[in-house]
Amino acid sequence: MDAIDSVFDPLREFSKDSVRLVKRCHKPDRKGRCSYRYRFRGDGIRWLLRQAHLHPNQQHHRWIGLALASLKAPFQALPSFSSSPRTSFPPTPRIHISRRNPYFNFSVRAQMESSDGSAATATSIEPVEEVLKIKEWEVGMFQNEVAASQGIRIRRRPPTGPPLHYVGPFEFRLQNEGNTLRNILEEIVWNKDVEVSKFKERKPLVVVKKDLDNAPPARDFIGALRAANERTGLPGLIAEVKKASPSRGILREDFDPVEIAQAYEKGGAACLSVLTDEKYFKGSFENLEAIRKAGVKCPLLCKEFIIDAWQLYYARSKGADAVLLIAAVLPDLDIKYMVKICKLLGLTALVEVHDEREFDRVLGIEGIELIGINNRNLETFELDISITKKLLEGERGKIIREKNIITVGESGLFTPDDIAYVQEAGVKAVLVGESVVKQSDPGKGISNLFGKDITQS
Ligand SMILES: O=P(O)(O)OC[C@@H](O)[C@@H](O)c1c[nH]c2ccccc12
Repeated sequence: MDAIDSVFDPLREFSKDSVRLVKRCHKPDRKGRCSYRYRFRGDGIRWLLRQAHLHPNQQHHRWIGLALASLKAPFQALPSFSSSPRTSFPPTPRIHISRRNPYFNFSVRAQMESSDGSAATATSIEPVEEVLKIKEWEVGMFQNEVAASQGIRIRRRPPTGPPLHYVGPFEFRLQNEGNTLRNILEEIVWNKDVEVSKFKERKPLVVVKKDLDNAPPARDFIGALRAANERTGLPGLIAEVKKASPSRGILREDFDPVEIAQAYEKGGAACLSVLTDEKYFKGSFENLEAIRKAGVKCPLLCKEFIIDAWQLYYARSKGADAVLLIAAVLPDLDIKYMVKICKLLGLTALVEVHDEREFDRVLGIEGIELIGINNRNLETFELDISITKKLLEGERGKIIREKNIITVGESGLFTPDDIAYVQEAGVKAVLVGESVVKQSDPGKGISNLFGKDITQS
C-alpha cells in the first residue's frame, strides 16, 4: 500500500498544484485580459512542472514528470506506441504505454519496482486524441511565434476552435484573445487547417504523389504572361473564374466555370485563375479539373489558401500550373520551402504581398520569379490600387527590375485607366476577377477592361 500511496499522493498534489497554476495563468489582469506568463518553447509538460513548482530533485515529482513526459514520447517516434524509460534512477521506474484501442486510446502504466521485487502500478488513461491535440497546440503556438516575429498577424494555431483552449495538458472552455478570430483571413486559414487535415487523412501524400503520374504536364505560366505582354504591349491578363467572395458576395448566379474559362481564353486572357476554396469563394477542385479537361490551353493558377505543402501536390495532381502563396499567411521558411517544392513539381509560385514589409520579406527569398501585389487587404477588404504603385516605387522597383521578377497587379481593376495606372507603376501582368466575371459575355468584358480588343496583336 505504501508503494501505491507514494504514487497517488504526489499525483493528487500535482493535480492541485496544476489547478492553482491554471487559475493563476487565467486570472485576468487589470485591463480584463487573460495572459500567459511564459514564452512557449515546445514542451508543455516540463513547463507545467516548472510552473507548478515541482522541484526536479523531489523524487516523486521526477517520477511523475517522467511518466507524463513519456505520454509525449510515442508521438516523437510515431508510429510506435511503446516507449522505454529514457533515464533511470532509484527506484527504477518502468513506463509502459499499452494499447487499448489501436487508434484512439492508450494508457500509461507506470510501474515501480520495490526492493523486494514486488511491483505497484498506477494507470492513467489518456486518449490519443487528447495528447495529439496538446501536441498540435504546442506546434501551433510555436508557429505563431515565428510568424509574429516576421510581422505576420494571421495566426496559424491549429483551430481547435474557439472557445476551446489548451493550457499544457488541460482543456478549458474560455474565450480569450488567444482563441478568438481576429479577422476574415484568419477565419479562412483556421478553417483551411481543418479542411486540409481531413483531406490529408482521406488522401495521404503517397497517394497524391501517385496521381501526379497521370496529371497533365505543367504549362509555362510566366512564359504565357511575358508573351502576352510582348504581343499586346499591355499587361498579360490572368482572368479569374470566381463565383463569389466574402467581400462581394455572389458575383454571378449562372456560373458555368468551363464556359467562362473558354470565353476568357477566346477574349485574349494569357492565363486563368480558378478559385478552389469552397466555403468562402464557392469554388472547387472539380472546376479546376473540368476546365483543364475541357481543353482550355491557358495555364491555370490554383487560387487557394495554401498552408501545407500537401496542397501543392494536390493542386498539381488536379491540373494546376501555378499556385498562390500568400505572404500575409506564410512565414519566410514556408515560402522558401514551398517555392522549392513548386519547382520540383513544375508549378509556378505566385507569391502575394500587400504591404512593404511583406514585399521586403519576399524579395529576400531566393528563387521567386512572380510576385502579386494585392490591392485588397485580405484582413479588412479595403481596396486601394495605389498600393501597387507605392510598392513598386524607388528601391523596391529597382530590385524587381534587376532580378527580372514579373509583378502582377491584383484586385480592384475595372477600367482601361486602372490598367494604365498599374502598368505605369511597373506591372507586366494583372489579375482580374469581378470586372470580367460579372459581364454577360466575359470575353467582351476583357475588351472593355483594356479599352480594346486584345485577341489581335
Ligand atoms: O475580383 P477582383 O477584385 O478583380 O480580384 C481578383 C483577385 O485579385 C482576388 O480574387 C484575389 C487576389 N488575391 C486573393 C487571395 C485570395 C482570394 C482572392 C484573391
